[in-house]
Amino acid sequence: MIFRALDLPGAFEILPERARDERGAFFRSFCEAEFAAAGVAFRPVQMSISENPRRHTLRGMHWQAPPAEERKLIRCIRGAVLDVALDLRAGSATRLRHVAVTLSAEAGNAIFIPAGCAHGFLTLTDDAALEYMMDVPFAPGLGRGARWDDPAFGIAWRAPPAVISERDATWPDFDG
Ligand SMILES: Cc1cn([C@H]2C[C@H](O)[C@@H](COP(=O)(O)OP(=O)(O)O[C@H]3O[C@H](C)C(=O)[C@H](O)[C@H]3O)O2)c(=O)[nH]c1=O
Repeated sequence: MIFRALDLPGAFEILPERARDERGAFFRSFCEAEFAAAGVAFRPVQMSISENPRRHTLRGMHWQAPPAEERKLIRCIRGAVLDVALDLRAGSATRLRHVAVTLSAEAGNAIFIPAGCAHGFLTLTDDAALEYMMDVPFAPGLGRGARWDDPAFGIAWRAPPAVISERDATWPDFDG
């Protein structure tokens, strides 16, 4: 696993190290010890899959409020997405800054998002699927959100959403 620091402290793109032979390839998709060696304490307790049949489906921007703030390792297992992490950490020098990484099943790359950041993605292909690993379980009552096109963030999505939930389309302007 190759950790590439992103322009948000504690956020990383993680690139695979494929072992290739005549059968194909094998690569490690998570390793607690390799994360620790990269300075990231991460012990997942829940995994989820997000399935998105249509291109330009947008989900986000979401986070869980304290005490359920989670760290996430997110990997695209089908198709490709533009994945966005947004810094909402109180006192952070990069607060309201976002980073965007194209994740694809073909590249085998992933993004690690630290606690206190919002997450969202726009699918770039039909039939895009993401696998999430989180270190805090889903806490329905502590889910929070902000709007994908909120002027407070200036996220360049490459395209407007063709598919988005009513909830995600109507989050109020961010007042944090
Ligand atoms: C997140 C989650 C949802 N659910 C249930 C709740 C609903 O009945 C259904 C869909 O939930 P929701 O509309 O919140 O799903 P997304 O809009 O994809 O939410 C996720 O999308 C953004 C981009 C994220 O980063 C988060 O992982 C998460 O907020 O799955 C669960 O049972 N467990 C879960 O962990």
